[in-house]
Amino acid sequence: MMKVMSRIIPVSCAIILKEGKVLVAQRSEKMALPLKWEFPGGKIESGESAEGCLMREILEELNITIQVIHAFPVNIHRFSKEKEIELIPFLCNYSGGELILKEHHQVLWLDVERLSELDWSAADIPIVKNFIEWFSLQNIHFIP
Ligand SMILES: Nc1nc2c([nH]c(=O)n2[C@H]2C[C@H](O)[C@@H](COP(=O)(O)OP(=O)(O)OP(=O)(O)O)O2)c(=O)[nH]1
Repeated sequence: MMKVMSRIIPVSCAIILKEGKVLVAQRSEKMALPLKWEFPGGKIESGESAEGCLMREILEELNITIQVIHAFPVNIHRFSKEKEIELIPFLCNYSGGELILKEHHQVLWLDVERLSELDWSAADIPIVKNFIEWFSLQNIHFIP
């Protein structure tokens, strides 16, 4: 029997920080995974770096510029037999521009403590968990 092979789709996503809050985005009804929450970003095009893709997508989707700080561990998630993505998260700083929604249903600047309240895309769940852990370690040296 023929085995149907699906190609893993690489997707970059941005965890954008501004004044201690994180930008989270809700996918529109018309997108795949309607109304699920995600970190904004998109599919990496051929010849493009993960970081280059991210800066392009964030400008296209949200009209803002970002500074990519560093990469977090990727998560490979299989949604179905045909669809598997490699989600590559980057910590980013908001750098400039007025936020204008081009694709998403809504966006929020959320406190890190509230990230787990959202209905995330399944592919994001380990990424959200990693980020919360990383964030909680950032201030550890300031504890008396
Ligand atoms: N951008 C982004 N996509 C995510 C996340 N989590 C997750 O499962 N995805 C999925 C949703 C989509 O199936 C895929 C990304 O596709 P997309 O539709 O957002 O990206 P795109 O604009 O480049 O795609 P296209 O519609 O132009 O083909 O990855 C996430 O946190 N951010």
